[in-house]
Amino acid sequence: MPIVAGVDSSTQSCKVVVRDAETGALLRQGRAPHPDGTEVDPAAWWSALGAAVDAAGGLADVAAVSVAGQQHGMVCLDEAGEVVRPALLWNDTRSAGAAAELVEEAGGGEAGRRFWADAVGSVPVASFTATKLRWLARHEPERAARVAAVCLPHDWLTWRLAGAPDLAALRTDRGDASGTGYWSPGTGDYRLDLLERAFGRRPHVPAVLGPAEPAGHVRPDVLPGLPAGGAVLGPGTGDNAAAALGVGAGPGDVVLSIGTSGTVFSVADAPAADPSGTVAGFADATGRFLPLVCTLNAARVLDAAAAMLRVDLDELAGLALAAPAGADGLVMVPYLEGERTPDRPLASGALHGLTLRTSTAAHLARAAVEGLLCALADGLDALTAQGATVRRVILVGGGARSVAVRRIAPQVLGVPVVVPPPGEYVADGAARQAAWVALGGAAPPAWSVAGTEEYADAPVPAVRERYAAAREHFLDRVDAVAG
Ligand SMILES: Nc1ncnc2c1ncn2[C@@H]1O[C@H](COP(=O)(O)OP(=O)(O)O)[C@@H](O)[C@H]1O
Ligand SMILES: O=C(CO)[C@@H](O)[C@H](O)COP(=O)(O)O
Repeated sequence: MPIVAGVDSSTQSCKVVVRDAETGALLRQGRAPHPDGTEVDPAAWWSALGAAVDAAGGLADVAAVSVAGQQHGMVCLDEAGEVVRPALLWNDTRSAGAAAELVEEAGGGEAGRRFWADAVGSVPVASFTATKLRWLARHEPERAARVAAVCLPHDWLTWRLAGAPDLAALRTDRGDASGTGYWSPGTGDYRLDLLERAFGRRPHVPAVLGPAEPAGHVRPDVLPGLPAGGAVLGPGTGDNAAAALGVGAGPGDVVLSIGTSGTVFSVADAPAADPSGTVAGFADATGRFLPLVCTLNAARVLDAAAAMLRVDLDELAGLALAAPAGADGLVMVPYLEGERTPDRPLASGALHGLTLRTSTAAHLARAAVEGLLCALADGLDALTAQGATVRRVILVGGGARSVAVRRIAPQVLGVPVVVPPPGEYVADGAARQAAWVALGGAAPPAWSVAGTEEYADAPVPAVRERYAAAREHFLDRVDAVAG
């Protein structure tokens, strides 16, 4: 019975799970932290992967490995395969001006946005790789001149696991390619003309693999603990597409992930093209599509609130549940890292409705939880406006470990949420993809998620109504720069 491994190289950490390919049973797991910051030397991901593999007891017995990773990050390589500069991550907003330029150059306003939505499924925002390449070309021309290839975090880790053979060996998948801004989910082809439009020329890009197409073999000597025979490498994918695989999202399922990013997405049979730019029309990891809304501010809003109140995350949840729904009118607009949806990269957060009554730790904790959930509820509305049906909402990500998030979510979203047991669903999705590669077949193996709990409560529309008024009032960051 083959054993497989899945990797989640996400913003805050690297997680590795080892599972039985046929049943999906969890055998071992490990994790290691990533450095903070919105630009990171990919070498740090490589050492974290080594540490996470080690913590998972090594991968010597695995037949296949797939890597899922944070989407969009710009990894630039020179002719020799060396990294040209630290990767700019999905949550680095310095390319906001470049995003605006790309829309303007395509006709500006509604026409410019429609051009991009039709071409690649998404309207450029600072998160997307194409805008980061434009920023690089404008601001660091000497480094830009050295770029021979551009790839994404999961592509780079997969390539390193294969021994970093040469640039021609770089591989990606539909899911992650769809977040670059120069690959079309609709046609399944690169738009190298748009890559050139953004960057000024056409560096090498990874070949895009099908959902269960192997990306090569692990080279056993590149990290301690790898299989001596060289396991098969799966194509990997972006972390949200992997989460969809990990929870087994099907028709009518909306996944709501509260990690560093907040994401709301569903698996669809047809590509999305939202000219407002709210819904990104990504591809998934099974050959279908993944319309998705992403906020920059999710679990870290909880971290920040807990730090302000000098409590831990469990105490924060207790405080939030001690305050009434709506926090007596205290509203947190949680733009702590600027915001992507709505597109407000220079914004800072705000607290509205402070009174003597609401100036308590419990009110602040409640406002933090409600604020991040309101932003995601707006995303859920946008997704349904694009045609998604909502049979159930599946809540995952580190933030789903908060009992306050789980209990307040149905009040804010207006629908019950189902919460799988705490786990690493992105790494699980990658492992399920690896199992698909190892076992073959037309679909991934049918793994089940046991122990899902449902949280239901009466909707409290007043929370969203007050948030909708409050979110229009914020200041730009004092350190805001959009290049
Ligand atoms: N018990 C908890 N309550 C609330 N949040 C939690 C808890 N445990 C972890 N988290 C949150 O999980 C976040 C990390 O989530 P994760 O999904 O692993 O992020 P990413 O995939 O972006 O690296 C942290 O910012 C932390 O706030
Ligand atoms: O940019 C997006 C989605 O478009 C983010 O969802 C990143 O993929 C990072 O994910 P996490 O590390 O927060 O899981």
